[in-house]
Amino acid sequence: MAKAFSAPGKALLAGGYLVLDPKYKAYVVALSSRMHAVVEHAPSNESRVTVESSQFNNDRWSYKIEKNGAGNFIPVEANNLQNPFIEKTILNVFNYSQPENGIDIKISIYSDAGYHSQANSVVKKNQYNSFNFYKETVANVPKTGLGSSAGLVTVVTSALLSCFLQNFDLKSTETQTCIHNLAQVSHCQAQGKVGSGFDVAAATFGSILYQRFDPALINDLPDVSSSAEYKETLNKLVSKTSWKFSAEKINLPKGLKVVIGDVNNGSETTKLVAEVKEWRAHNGSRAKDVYNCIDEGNMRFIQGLEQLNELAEKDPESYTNVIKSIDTKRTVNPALLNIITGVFQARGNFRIITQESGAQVEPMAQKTLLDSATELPGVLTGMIPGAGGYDAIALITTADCPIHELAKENDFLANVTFLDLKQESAGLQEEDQAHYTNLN
Ligand SMILES: Nc1ncnc2c1ncn2[C@@H]1O[C@H](COP(=O)(O)OP(=O)(O)O)[C@@H](O)[C@H]1O
Ligand SMILES: C[C@@](O)(CCOP(=O)(O)OP(=O)(O)O)CC(=O)O
Repeated sequence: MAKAFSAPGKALLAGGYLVLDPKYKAYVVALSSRMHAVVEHAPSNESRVTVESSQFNNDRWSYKIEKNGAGNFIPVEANNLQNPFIEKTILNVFNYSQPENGIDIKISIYSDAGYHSQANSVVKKNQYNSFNFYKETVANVPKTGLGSSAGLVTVVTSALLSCFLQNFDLKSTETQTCIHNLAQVSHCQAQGKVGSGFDVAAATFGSILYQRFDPALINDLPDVSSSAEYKETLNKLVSKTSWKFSAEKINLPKGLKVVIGDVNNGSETTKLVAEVKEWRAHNGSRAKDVYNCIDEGNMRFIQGLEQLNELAEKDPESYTNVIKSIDTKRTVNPALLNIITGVFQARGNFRIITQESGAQVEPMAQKTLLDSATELPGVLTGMIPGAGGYDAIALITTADCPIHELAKENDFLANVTFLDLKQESAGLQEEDQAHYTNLN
């Protein structure tokens, strides 16, 4: 019987760069663009995993699972096609599960529209889902930055584990932790670096306040190509080690929404991160002060959001008026002021980093764009999400702020494409496998 899973995309609204250090918290919203995997399996003489992503010119990767000299499971693609995210996910789930018998697994991937530019695509849909189909392989379609690879690794990890684990139960903390830990390992190996992991955490747990795990957990794994210890160490790491990360559930306050505006697809996160790290390493105490000022701003922003959530609960009538006051641009509500001034403080300090490090985290063009956008009625605040750069802006607006209309009326928004997304609290979830058939 086939099973299906989906996981959300993300935007990091507060905590970019700081989240690489376990001492700082990040505010991560999960978004309604989801990655999906439908899986079925059957016994077989030898083990194979075929992954199909039909939306992208019928992309298909077919792996035979072999054992190497060290006794570890290694997926080998039949036509030498590369998809490191899929390959590392298969490698780790097999070495974790260590199946004794052969198994033939077939996975179909579907991704919602928000992850990629929709140019040059056609929509195919059924009663439940609607997906964009392209004439290009996935790596050639421009991305919007919602974390397609993290979503992919998380749903494929779930799909594969569901074939092996007797007590697989997405609702149990044990299963969720197992999926999260394995997905972090695979995602880092595929990227060739240990990032903060906020994207995989959001794909698994949904909207969260996130503090990272110690990167040594993953860096210290032995080499799968030569070490007979790999399987054992991976098992201990995934199921018997406390990762000491934190992923506390959060929700944007009622009556507010997050709006992601795609500006450009040019900035390279890896390069920006390297430049900021270099600046931090050479500017000891100054960098510490700047980071702490950003953190102070972030914490005020988060506190403001919490205060709004509390007011919504305690006094819904006053709350409605507070949300309405966003339209006037003259609010004096302390929660709203915490949000506005907190973001302002973080942004100002990111511009210091931009100036001193040369990393274009909040470049002048983005500053001007955000300054103008946050003046619009119904817009509470705005920031450069994630690593920043020229890629995108994020705005927090009232739920009924007509952002598409405002974009038509204001020339400074001419180059911004607002994505049709909303904040979502749910992380990884099981879906009905029948919802992916008869797309046309
Ligand atoms: N729908 C999909 N089907 C198959 N592979 C995908 C899909 N979406 C993303 N990927 C994989 O993830 C890669 C993009 O990952 P990455 O560069 O980290 O971008 P992102 O920031 O969106 O995660 C693609 O080149 C491909 O290997
Ligand atoms: C700088 C960072 O803290 C945030 C980067 O966030 P993005 O959302 O820009 O990430 P990508 O999906 O990899 O492009 C690095 C990190 O946390 O790993």
